[in-house]
Amino acid sequence: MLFSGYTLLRDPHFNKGLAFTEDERDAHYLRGLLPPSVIPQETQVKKMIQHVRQYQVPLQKYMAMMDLQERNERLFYKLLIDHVEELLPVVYTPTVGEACQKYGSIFMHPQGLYISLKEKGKIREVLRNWPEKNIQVIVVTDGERILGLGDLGCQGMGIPVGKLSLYTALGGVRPSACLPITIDVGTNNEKLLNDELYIGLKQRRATGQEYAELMHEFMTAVKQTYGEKVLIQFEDFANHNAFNLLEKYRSTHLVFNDDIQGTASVVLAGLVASLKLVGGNLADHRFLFLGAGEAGTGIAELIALETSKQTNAPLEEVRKNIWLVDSKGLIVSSRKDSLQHFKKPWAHEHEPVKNLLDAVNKIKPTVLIGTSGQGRTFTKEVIEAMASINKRPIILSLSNPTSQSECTAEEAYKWSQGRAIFASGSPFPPVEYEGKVFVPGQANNAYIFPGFGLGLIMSGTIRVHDDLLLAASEALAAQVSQENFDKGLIYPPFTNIRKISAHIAANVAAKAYELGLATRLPQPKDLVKFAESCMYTPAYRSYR
Ligand SMILES: NC(=O)C1=CN([C@@H]2O[C@H](COP(=O)(O)OP(=O)(O)OC[C@H]3O[C@@H](n4cnc5c(N)ncnc54)[C@H](OP(=O)(O)O)[C@@H]3O)[C@@H](O)[C@H]2O)C=CC1
Ligand SMILES: CC(=O)C(=O)O
Ligand SMILES: [Mg+2]
Repeated sequence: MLFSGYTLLRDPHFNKGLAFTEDERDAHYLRGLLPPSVIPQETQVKKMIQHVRQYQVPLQKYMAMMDLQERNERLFYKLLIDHVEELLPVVYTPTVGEACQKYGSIFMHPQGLYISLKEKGKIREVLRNWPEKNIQVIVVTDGERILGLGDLGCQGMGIPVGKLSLYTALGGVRPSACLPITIDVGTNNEKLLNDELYIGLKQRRATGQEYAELMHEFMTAVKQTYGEKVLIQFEDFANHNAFNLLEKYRSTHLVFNDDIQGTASVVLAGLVASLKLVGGNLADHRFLFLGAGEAGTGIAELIALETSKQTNAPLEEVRKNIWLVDSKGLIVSSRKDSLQHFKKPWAHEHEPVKNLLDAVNKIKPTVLIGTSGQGRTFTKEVIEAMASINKRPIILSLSNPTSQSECTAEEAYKWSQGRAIFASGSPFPPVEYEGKVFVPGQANNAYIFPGFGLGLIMSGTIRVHDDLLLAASEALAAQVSQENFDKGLIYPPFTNIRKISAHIAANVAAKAYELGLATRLPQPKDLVKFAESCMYTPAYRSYR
């Protein structure tokens, strides 16, 4: 421990507040700096959850949590872990979205590392300014597509900060090993450019070579500073950069894109689990997406990959069961020449179809997935059409935050007369319909990335392979219990997330060893136990 006395009380990594014992107060010059009562961490947790609950406004709850994180990190994580279902919507979606929108006006303490165009040529120095040296995970954004809220520029920092707090709370990665980064190349958001409280560069976004050079300097500096095994998670980049960055760095760095790959893994798990409720194999189902960007095409590709493995049919063949609609209508072969490269594999033979309702009626999907970032696009007519085609339509409204969800849980159940199997990206409360209570699941990549990252880190894996995403997905699907299915859930509740993450980590690591990508040798015998033993716990340590 570096500090004592007054400075110790103001260091969030070591501060315990009133939990400092009598001996610690003597040994570390704390006498008189605290009131005389000694209060254990459990009691502090009880007090803090009451404190957070007293706020009615979600953003105030968020600010109370951020304030705690800045004051007493271990108490923050203990609180978050013990009340994960209640606090996830506060530190993560939907509230984190509003926090990013208002980041300039609620900004108190800087969190994470800001790398802007001003730091071009000096990124290694900037990384050296960060107080921690042993970094294992970086979540990086350039803020151009924050949830479904669009370009929030530098204020996107709330996302890497939130994602990394989940790496610790849900996946057990030490907080000191986590580094949130925002790359600021400007913003095209006029409102922010005209806001005197905007915290970022007041210029329009750099593109092309200027953008690529800054990102390349960043990627190189990260590897030089933290080594080959630092995990870089790309988050909430706009799709015109996201696919290129992933393609460019996947063979030289340990990277994955959460929106493309993490989301794919979590959705595949939910679909595999839902087969227990609807029957058949993946190959027996037909999938329709609203939204053909990162999430949509990422999920589509992983479904195709898994189906192809299960059936031995070529990828091109199984892709034909998967259809996507973008802002111009159904993706069909006549549009091929004008499509972005990530949409081309999905341009199947079909007459043009302009809107979603017509696409549902023509394609007759068994599964409808919303990845459009556009709220209320699964209309009554669309859900009714799904319900008329299927006994149990599977409907996933993945767009975040809640305002952008393609439909609400209530709408999905009501318009399908209680027959829909529904999950959403942001949480919805249980719904009562005709005397029955329906519990909607949360299809969010938060189930995957913490355990996935832990699995990579604990095995010293050096590259991400698609089979690792399949391994994560398989482990998650296996954690859905009969009790969950009985409630109509296709994901286990977040309450058990640390156990779930340990299983995901173990399955990912096992696959990495099998593929020869893991460098931590010898391979631990029991990978689940090993994952659990690697996990950070937020209980206070005693200071001598
Ligand atoms: N639940 C989860 O875990 C996750 C959820 N998401 C959510 O998914 C959403 C999309 O993210 P992402 O895929 O990265 O975004 P992209 O920008 O890459 O893709 C959005 C897609 O939606 C299409 N679209 C936009 N408006 C409409 C419309 N009115 N009708 C039909 N299609 C439309 C776009 O069409 P076009 O190509 O023609 O412009 C594009 O294909 C976001 O809200 C995000 O929060 C993302 C990742 C994880
Ligand atoms: C959940 C997530 O990653 C997103 O909405 O972008
Ligand atoms: Mg995201």
